[in-house]
Parts: sequence; structure tokens; C-alpha cells
Amino acid sequence: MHSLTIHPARLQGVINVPTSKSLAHRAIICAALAKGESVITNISMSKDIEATIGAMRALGATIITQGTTLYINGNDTFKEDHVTINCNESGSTLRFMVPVALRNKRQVHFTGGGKLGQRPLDVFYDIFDKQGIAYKHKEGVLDLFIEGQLTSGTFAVPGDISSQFITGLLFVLPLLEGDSKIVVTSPLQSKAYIDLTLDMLERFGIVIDHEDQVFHIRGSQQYKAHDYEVEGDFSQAANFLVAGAIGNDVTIGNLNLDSKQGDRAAITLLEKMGAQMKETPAGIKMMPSPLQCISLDASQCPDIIPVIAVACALAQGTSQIMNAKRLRIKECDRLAATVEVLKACGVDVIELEDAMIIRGTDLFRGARLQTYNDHRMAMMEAIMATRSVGDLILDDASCVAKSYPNFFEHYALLGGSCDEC
Ligand SMILES: O=C(O)C1=C[C@@H](OP(=O)(O)O)[C@@H](O)[C@H](O)C1
Ligand SMILES: C=C(OP(=O)(O)O)C(=O)O
Repeated sequence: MHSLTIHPARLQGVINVPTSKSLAHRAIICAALAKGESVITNISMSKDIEATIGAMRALGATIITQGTTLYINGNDTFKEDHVTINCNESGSTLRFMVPVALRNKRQVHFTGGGKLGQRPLDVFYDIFDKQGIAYKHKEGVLDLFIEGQLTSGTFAVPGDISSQFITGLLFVLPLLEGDSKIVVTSPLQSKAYIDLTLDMLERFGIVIDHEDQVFHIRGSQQYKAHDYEVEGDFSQAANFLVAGAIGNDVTIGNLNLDSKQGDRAAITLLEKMGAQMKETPAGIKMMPSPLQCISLDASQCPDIIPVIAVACALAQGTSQIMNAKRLRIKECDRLAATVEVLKACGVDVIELEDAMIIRGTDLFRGARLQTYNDHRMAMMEAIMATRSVGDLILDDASCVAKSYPNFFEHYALLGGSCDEC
């Protein structure tokens, strides 16, 4: 474990953020479910994406990596009947792969690290119980054995634990014999991620009908090979968009403003707080602006909330971040962690079960901070350092490898100042 000391410094320059992790997971899975070769370009490698590549290879898909391009051939996918899948710490990989791996009868062993074994999977266990699929798991660590096969039918799934369960089912149900229906039994949160799934499925030739919270899935469909270029990641861009709004001068060179990514909300939220977005020939930036407090709903864009909380902490007035309970079931309890970090840096924050209330201040004070082995927390803390009066000492910054391995290189290129200890 290496601690990292970040000295206060303003950021300035142009950066290309990694390409979308969510879109990359989906493109890799769809391509590996299609017969023939698909070429997926502009992949940003990270621990999470490595996990999904490894998972589809374990099932039999051929995936050749050349720089940022993946050549994926699904002709032999599903040929293996005893499979071990290491998900690293990726919730997406786990919840997408559990149903996919059960496309036909096999034994699958899921492993993973960090807090992944503590993140909810009960939605799948309920389905296994109903369908007679055998499974054995341990408390607290990911060590899950499953044996069986998923059959088509009606799946009642809550919408307020994780949309990833629904995405996982949407990948596999079109391949099963017989039609299926997914009925989402409580208001769907993280809905934009389902839209990303439906969009990617359509590109690969899969048709899903849906109205409100019900998805109708025709069985015996076939994925068709398709070439796809992954666009810039708005969840990562959010760090630098907030950096801009709080006084830095960072332009992001690779964002698609027409993107369907839900974390594009970072721009609209910052605009509501009074920041102005500027489009320049080099890319997009948020202009340093006096920020006003905001009352916002975290349920549709959970991943950007820690860094949006940084903007709230530097806004005039008291901000409320509501419907934030699901932040507690990410790589760490991000609701508690965000509150703890802001408090350590001198901010007046209140943690509620489902919300946080943040009273704006002018500057952060220096502090020793945990990163909670959570990439989003480490990156949020680095952005805070740009408006801090003393050093921020992060206990371990290596967790950024989950989604953005070269985050601190980019940070330094922009003028950020850190020493590894
Ligand atoms: O489908 C996806 O790509 C994701 C869905 C979201 O999870 P929830 O649906 O659990 O909010 C998000 O937090 C995660 O980082 C990626
Ligand atoms: C929560 C995240 O990812 P996952 O659920 O895939 O682990 C994330 O990237 O912030």
C-alpha cells in the first residue's frame, strides 16, 4: 500500500478521459455472444474491463487485444461447461455474467476481490431458488458456485437495488428458447444504464420491447457481429468538469455531448449550480464560476455523486443530495465515505440514511484521508486538493486502477502535484 501526498495546485490543460467503462462492458459481452468477428475500438483498459474480457474468454469466446482494439469472435462462446470467472472488484462483470454464464447447463465458480462479495446478489438467488438452480456462496467474500441453466419465463426484479441485474438478464434472455418478460417491481433507479444496454443490444441485432417497467423479450434471437467504437466516459469526465467549475482550467477532448450516458448529468447539475459549459475546438470545459447550492436526486447517477459533493461543498448555501442510499452498496459505503472525507477537510456535512446535507465553504483544509479502496473516492479527493489550503494525504491511491489506471499521470500532466510515499 502506497500513500500519496497531494499538494494543493490548480489544474490546467487538455485531457482525454478513458472511454466509457459501461459501454465497453456491454460491447464486449454482445460481441462475444455474436457469431463471427466484431471489432471494438477505443477500449480503455482497466481492472474492471479486464474482468469482463476474462469472463467471456472463460466461456470460450476468442478475444484478441491489439492496443486499444479488441477483435472478438463468439463462435465458440458457451463451449466450456466448467468455468471459473474472476470478476476482480467489478459489480457490472459479476451481475452481467451470472445470467449469461447460465445460458446453458454448466458449473460456474465466481471469484472476486475487495467488497464485491458483500454487494447484493439476492435478486439472482431468488431466481435460482425459483428455477431449481443450485448455488453455494460464502458470507462476505465472493466465492460463489452455481450449477444449472436459466429457463425463460417471467422475472420479477426490484428496480431499486441495482440496474445491473436487469442488464444481465437482458443479455441472456433473448438467447433462451421461449419468450420472457422482466417486470420491474419498484421504481427503476440508474435507468440510463438500462437504456445503454437496450441501445447496445439493438446494435448487435437483438430486439427488446418495453413499456415503462416491463420488458418483453422474444426468445431464440441471435446476436449479429458488429463493429463499435467506444466514446469518452462521462463518469470519469465528471471529475474534471467539477475541477473546472471549482476554479481549474481543464478541457476534456473526447466527450460526445449527444451521449446516452446518464452521467452526462454532471454537466446539467453543474449548470444548475451556476457553472457555464464552454465548447472549444479542443473540447469541453466547465468555466470557473461562483456556485450556488442545489437539491439533487442521486438515484439516477450514483457514480458521480462523490465528486458532485465536492462542488456542493464549495457552493454558496446548503445543498441536499437525496435518494442516495444505494451509494452505500458500491465499492465502499460512498455515502458515509463522502461525508467522512468532507468532514476531515473541514466541511460541515450531515449524513442521513438516504441523503447528505452539505453546507458550502470556501476552501478545504489539509488532511489525511482514506480512499476506502474505492476509485471514485480517490479521484474525488484529488479534485478536492485543487482547492485545499494544505496537503491531502491519501492512504492508498492504487484503487484508481479499477476504472482509470492512469488517473494520477493525467492529474500530474495537468499540473497536479503529488509524491508517492
Ligand atoms: O450498468 C452499469 O454499467 C452500471 C450501473 C450502475 O450500477 P447500479 O445500477 O447498481 O446503480 C453504476 O453504478 C455502475 O458503475 C455501472
Ligand atoms: C460502482 C461502480 O462499478 P461496478 O458496480 O461495476 O463495480 C463504479 O464504477 O463506480
